[in-house]
Amino acid sequence: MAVYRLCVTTGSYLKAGTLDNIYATLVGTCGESPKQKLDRVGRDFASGSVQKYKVRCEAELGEILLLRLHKERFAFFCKDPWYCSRICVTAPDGSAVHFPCYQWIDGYCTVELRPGTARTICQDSLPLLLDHRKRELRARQECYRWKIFAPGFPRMVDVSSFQEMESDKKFALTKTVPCAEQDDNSGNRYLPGFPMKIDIPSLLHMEPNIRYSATKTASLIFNALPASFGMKIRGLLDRKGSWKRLDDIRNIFWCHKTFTSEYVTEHWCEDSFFGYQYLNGVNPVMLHCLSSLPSKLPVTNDMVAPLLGPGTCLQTELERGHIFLADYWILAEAPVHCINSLQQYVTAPLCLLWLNPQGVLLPLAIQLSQTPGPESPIFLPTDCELDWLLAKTWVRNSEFLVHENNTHFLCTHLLCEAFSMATLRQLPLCHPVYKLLLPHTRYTLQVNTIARATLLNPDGLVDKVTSIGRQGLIYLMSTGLAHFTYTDFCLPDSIRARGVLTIPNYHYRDDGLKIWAAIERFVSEIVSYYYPSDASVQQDCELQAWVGEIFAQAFLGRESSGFPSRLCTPGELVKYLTAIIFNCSAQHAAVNSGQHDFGAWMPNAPSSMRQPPPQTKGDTTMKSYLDTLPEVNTTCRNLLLFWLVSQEPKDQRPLGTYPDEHFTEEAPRQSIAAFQNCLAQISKDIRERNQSLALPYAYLDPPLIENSVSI
Ligand SMILES: CCCCC/C=C\C/C=C\C=C\[C@H](C/C=C\CCCC(=O)O)OO
Ligand SMILES: [Fe+2]
Repeated sequence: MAVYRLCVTTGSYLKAGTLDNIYATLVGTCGESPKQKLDRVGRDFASGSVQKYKVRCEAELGEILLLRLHKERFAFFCKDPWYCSRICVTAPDGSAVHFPCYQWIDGYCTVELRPGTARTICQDSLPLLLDHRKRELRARQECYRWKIFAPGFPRMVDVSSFQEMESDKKFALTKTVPCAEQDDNSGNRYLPGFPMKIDIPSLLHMEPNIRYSATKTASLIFNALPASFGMKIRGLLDRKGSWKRLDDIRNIFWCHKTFTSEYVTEHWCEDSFFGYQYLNGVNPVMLHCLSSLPSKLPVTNDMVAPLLGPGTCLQTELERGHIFLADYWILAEAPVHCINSLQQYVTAPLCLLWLNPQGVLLPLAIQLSQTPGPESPIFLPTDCELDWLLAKTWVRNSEFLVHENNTHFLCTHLLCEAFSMATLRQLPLCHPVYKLLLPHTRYTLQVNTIARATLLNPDGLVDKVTSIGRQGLIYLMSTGLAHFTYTDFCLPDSIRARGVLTIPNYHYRDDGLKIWAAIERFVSEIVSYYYPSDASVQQDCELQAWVGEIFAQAFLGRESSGFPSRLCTPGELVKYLTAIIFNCSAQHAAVNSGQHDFGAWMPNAPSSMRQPPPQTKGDTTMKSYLDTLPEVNTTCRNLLLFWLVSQEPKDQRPLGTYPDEHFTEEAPRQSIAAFQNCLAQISKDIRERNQSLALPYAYLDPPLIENSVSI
């Protein structure tokens, strides 16, 4: 008689426990155990419990290859989902084998787990294990299906398949890839108290393993309620018309002011702060160093001489690499729409900036269109104050549109959704890259589904608060994706390509490069442990299917993107994984966490403009300025979103924290520990640096960076 001891850990999530009957079968190289019920006196599988069971066999089973968990009905009770964290099996000789699970087991089914030792397909030879990999991936590909949201978008998760799964319908194995535009929008409707439509059905059926936990859901709701209730009872969500006075905007939030939001409110008019935001604001990716002026921006030295001062000239500053450009060309063809039945406006400005001898970045000239000429004057700091302020505000509106739609939602949320989908569909739980990336995909499919149900849906919040609306967003993101390259995606390459490697006070760059290097070192250790040669990378067909699916579904198979369609060396794999982890974590934190800080003072981030851009100088008044800014209800609806998405709801997992122990071998666990130490040192350096700053930059402080895109 051989006795195997099982130590079963149930997750601590709300309702993680189950009343269902759980049986186990051990499969070894020398046979398999009878299916045995895991049952002991008292409650089994309670939330947060760690319980021991025995599985008896006639003889020892040899090397344990699989652990089958059978979940079956208990008496007359309904099915009861179970979150199984992990199981440790101790053989009669005392040797222990860890089986990581970390997933919800819904309904009545059998789940097969492999030992935690990471294995690429090249390292498996037993037909039993090769077949297990295939069956696991087939089930994942039936569960997580691609769907087209709109032409030219990265593909997304098809949540309707979860509804089918829930209704236990037989899958249509040859499912066409439906387009959201063809979807029935009958579920998209107004709910009492909400200022926009919500696509309810898409929120009702989320697969348990990608769904927000109860804690996170509750936290998101409780983050929203006080702010929205406060605005609602003051009528701010429904009041149309212009703000009467700029100062009234200070009083939108009663108790949601932050040090930074107050700093922005005080300094937003200053040219130095306008320039600062290109380095350390929520959209720190726009600047390009110029060696010569583009013909579409005919700025002359006479125009800018007063600012440059006597000791230099525009040509000299260009030659010194002190002239930079923010070009909003992508907005030139953006469609506009109506808000509160009023036509809105958009423009595609060019903003020229100068790095002065004191290392301060200052706006030098603003042209409010891509076509120079008498109808598009070049605005200068020497113009009258309100003209110059209005020109800067138009640029801030363009910043809002490009940042929210492309830098933030497209380049982090949607791309990270595609990485998550390909990881779930192409890599089995035992694959080292699955173990490495899974923590960086946590809740991404969920948060994007919420965004598509409340923001990007017809008459959703984007239609209610932005000048380009949903159709404009679709245009902007599809155009943005067509021009987004692997160089843009990899921070060190992007910094170099934009010529901003030496700009002083560029904390986003400095902190970002440190974090990139820390991730790269961590990933290098993991990759070198599992991929000793070029051949090991090239022959891993699951890995190649993974990178190929990302290339096809996220980047639409475009060679011009420069993204890899296959990987040939461990070095290429390290760079690709580093970039993915960096963008899922640090890059999202950098472009997400400051939305309230920099947007609470609405003139600094107007979501829409109600008058056409000025074509002459000298006509701007405070009234015309206020009549250009968004109306009261538009302002407050957008600020509500900013407040809500600027703070990670509870159930957080900061960069580098991996409580789910998918890696069970010593080497990767040591690499994780080293990564955590490195991040701790970076955090220490950032906090030390921030002590000397008038406005601290903390968005890339590792404890404040979430592992994944989850808000
Ligand atoms: C005012 C009620 C809002 C309800 C939304 C609830 C949660 C938001 C869920 C996801 C939000 C994700 C955001 C999306 C960012 C930009 C989308 C485009 C917005 C725009 O163009 O204005 O990222 O954190
Ligand atoms: Fe976000």
